[in-house]
Amino acid sequence: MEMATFSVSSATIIKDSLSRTSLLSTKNRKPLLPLSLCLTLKASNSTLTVASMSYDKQLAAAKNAASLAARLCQKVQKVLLQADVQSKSDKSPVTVADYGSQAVVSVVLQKELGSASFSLVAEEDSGDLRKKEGKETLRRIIELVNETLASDGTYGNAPLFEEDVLAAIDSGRSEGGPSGQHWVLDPIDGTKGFLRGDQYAIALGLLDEGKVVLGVLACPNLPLASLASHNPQDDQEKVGCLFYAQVGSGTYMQSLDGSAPIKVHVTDLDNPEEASFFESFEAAHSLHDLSSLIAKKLGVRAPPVRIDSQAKYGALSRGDGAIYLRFPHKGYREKIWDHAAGYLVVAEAGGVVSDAAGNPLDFSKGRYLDLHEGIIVTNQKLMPALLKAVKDSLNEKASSL
Ligand SMILES: Nc1ncnc2c1ncn2[C@@H]1O[C@H](COP(=O)(O)OS(=O)(=O)O)[C@@H](OP(=O)(O)O)[C@H]1O
Ligand SMILES: [Mg+2]
Ligand SMILES: [Mg+2]
Ligand SMILES: [Mg+2]
Repeated sequence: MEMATFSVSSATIIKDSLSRTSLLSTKNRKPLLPLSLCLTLKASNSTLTVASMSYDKQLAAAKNAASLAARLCQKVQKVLLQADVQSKSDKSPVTVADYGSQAVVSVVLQKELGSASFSLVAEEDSGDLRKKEGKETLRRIIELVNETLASDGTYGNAPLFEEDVLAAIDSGRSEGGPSGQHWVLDPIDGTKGFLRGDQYAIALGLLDEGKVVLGVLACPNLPLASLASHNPQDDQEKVGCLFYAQVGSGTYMQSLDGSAPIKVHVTDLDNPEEASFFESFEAAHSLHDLSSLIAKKLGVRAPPVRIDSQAKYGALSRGDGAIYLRFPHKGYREKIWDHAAGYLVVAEAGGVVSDAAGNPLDFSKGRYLDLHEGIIVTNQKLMPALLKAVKDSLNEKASSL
């Protein structure tokens, strides 16, 4: 890990509404860094020197890994969408893409950063692929992974064999936790969207001492222009976004084919009546009735925008919508790979992500998030009103049972 030092003439330590401490430049009130990531604070000659972690090298590797995995997924989705109806009901393409994407990310990260202390918390494992029925799927995955790595020119000199690919997939069995560094990966988030030809994301985050410090979201089908001006009829529309954020450095978006990055921000809207909100496409993943009640209490006029996957976090980080509501059915436990990357992409763009009670998300507890009820996301200005609407709606729902 590298260290970056920077100096400011005057700084204040602040605590925000979610009890996060940050170092704030007194001169322009710009947040400099979460305090947990400042290593030394030295004051001399009225200048404060701050040494902080820099994750530039990990970020470059993560962007490469997610972009290459996206290339693999796009290839599979293209074939899938051209297939006839009968073979579309066969779920194996998504399986091949899920495993293939996980293998590519694991291989690229280890080639770039070394494998000595590599730890990955990821959705898939090779259990089914090691069974006799998994052999044909495994053969297709190995082929696809090798083709994808070779297409980059950097990684493809020596082809990977069966055991290499299985090991790469299984490197994702880490339990994560509060100490050390752990990569967090959803190789395809929004598998249902992937099958429909809609939105999905390759979501890669990095935890350091239990905090998310990097977030990369590759969204191959997300339009580069705002969803607010999206025209589904326009087949010339440019799609394929890569969002990335490093803690303390803001959020950027570039096209998956490598345009210059632009800094993005959440909306600065403060009137909920003008806000639009995102929710899961799949009613099985989030209670649409509850979101609609919350939106009504807030006075939101626009209908919900339903899209799959963490593409919702990406879209929100650039102000396409103002609110994301996620209320899974009772008993569902959220996994860290469904939120880690998206969380940082939104937080670094100025947004707030919390559970339904306003508590910050805790990614340090292993593979699952312990949450109160659901996840809500919006900007700083709208959060107080949103929290109230959520509380009132949950009470109303409870008393009607
Ligand atoms: N029952 C239930 N409740 C809540 N959430 C669930 C549920 N089942 C699955 N999942 C997770 O939802 C992930 C897909 O993200 P979204 O819900 O945002 O997208 S979608 O619109 O529903 O496709 C999806 O991620 P992937 O499995 O990576 O696609 C799941 O982790
Ligand atoms: Mg997921
Ligand atoms: Mg997934
Ligand atoms: Mg899944």
